[in-house]
Amino acid sequence: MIHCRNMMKIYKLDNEIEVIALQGLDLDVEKGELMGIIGSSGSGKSTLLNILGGLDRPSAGKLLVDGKDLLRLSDKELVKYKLETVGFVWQNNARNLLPYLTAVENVELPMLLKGRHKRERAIELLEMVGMGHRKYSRLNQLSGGEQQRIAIAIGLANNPRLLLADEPTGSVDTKTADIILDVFRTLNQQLGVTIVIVTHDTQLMKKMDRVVAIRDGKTSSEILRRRIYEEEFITQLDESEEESESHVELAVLDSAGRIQIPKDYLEGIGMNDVNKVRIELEEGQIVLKNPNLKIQEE
Ligand SMILES: Nc1ncnc2c1ncn2[C@@H]1O[C@H](COP(=O)(O)OP(=O)(O)OP(=O)(O)O)[C@@H](O)[C@H]1O
Repeated sequence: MIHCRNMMKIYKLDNEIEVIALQGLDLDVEKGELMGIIGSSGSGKSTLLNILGGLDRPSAGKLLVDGKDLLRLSDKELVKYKLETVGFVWQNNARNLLPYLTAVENVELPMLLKGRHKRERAIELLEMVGMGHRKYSRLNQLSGGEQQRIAIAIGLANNPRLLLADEPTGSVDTKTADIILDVFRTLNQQLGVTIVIVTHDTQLMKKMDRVVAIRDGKTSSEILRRRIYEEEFITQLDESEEESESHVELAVLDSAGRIQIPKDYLEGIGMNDVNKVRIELEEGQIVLKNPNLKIQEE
């Protein structure tokens, strides 16, 4: 569904200063997958989501979504893409919902933009997200979690093939976050829609099969549920200690052979201020060492 290679996004500020928000990002998402994207603040998550949603254009690289080349779409094609291929769920409900309309009218609105108006389908979607009983409620009569579920129904109004959600559990408690994740799971299974969820929430992350971590505008690692990892790779994890872990983290190796080493690993071997490492092949393993270590040993 998504095939992204070496994608760059550079913002130009008024004073001619450039901000590199994405620098050579690689990402693959299969059709029908439900996956997460995590990363600290400023790592480029929203930039990526905006580009996937057709709200912004990449500066360079390759990006195919549902077979469409997002670097080459004309403005007209991009409008069609936004209406038909993707749906969006924002963290901020003011961006998802119109408070003076009822739940069902809110779901009908994107349908009207596409020139179709199907009350039955809108009600069906509200039922799918567990909000059928509140279809005629105005939004100020609903809780944050309920509004978020309606936002999901709105995102699905035009039957998109890809649903993008930016911090959908950002402003709700853990219990409500679980309910919302369950809604995404059900829709993923029932409709087969591909779902990409951006989150800060590490608890939410543990409930997904695959999560991609972004650091400094680049894909840094992939966190796979242990079962998926064992299905995908022949390697057996050998340490019983690791058995207790539900997920396995793999560093992403890009086409130029680059990987990002987690900061805490470097700090753990005293390499806070070092910008070079010794790299050695030892008994079939690639080992990175503190370059100062040898000197200390000698
Ligand atoms: N429209 C813009 N103009 C200029 N710089 C931008 C713009 N949007 C984002 N940036 C910059 O790009 C970088 C990535 O921002 P982005 O919003 O994608 O990060 P994020 O991971 O979503 O952060 P957060 O979790 O805080 O929302 C940041 O340095 C940000 O300041």
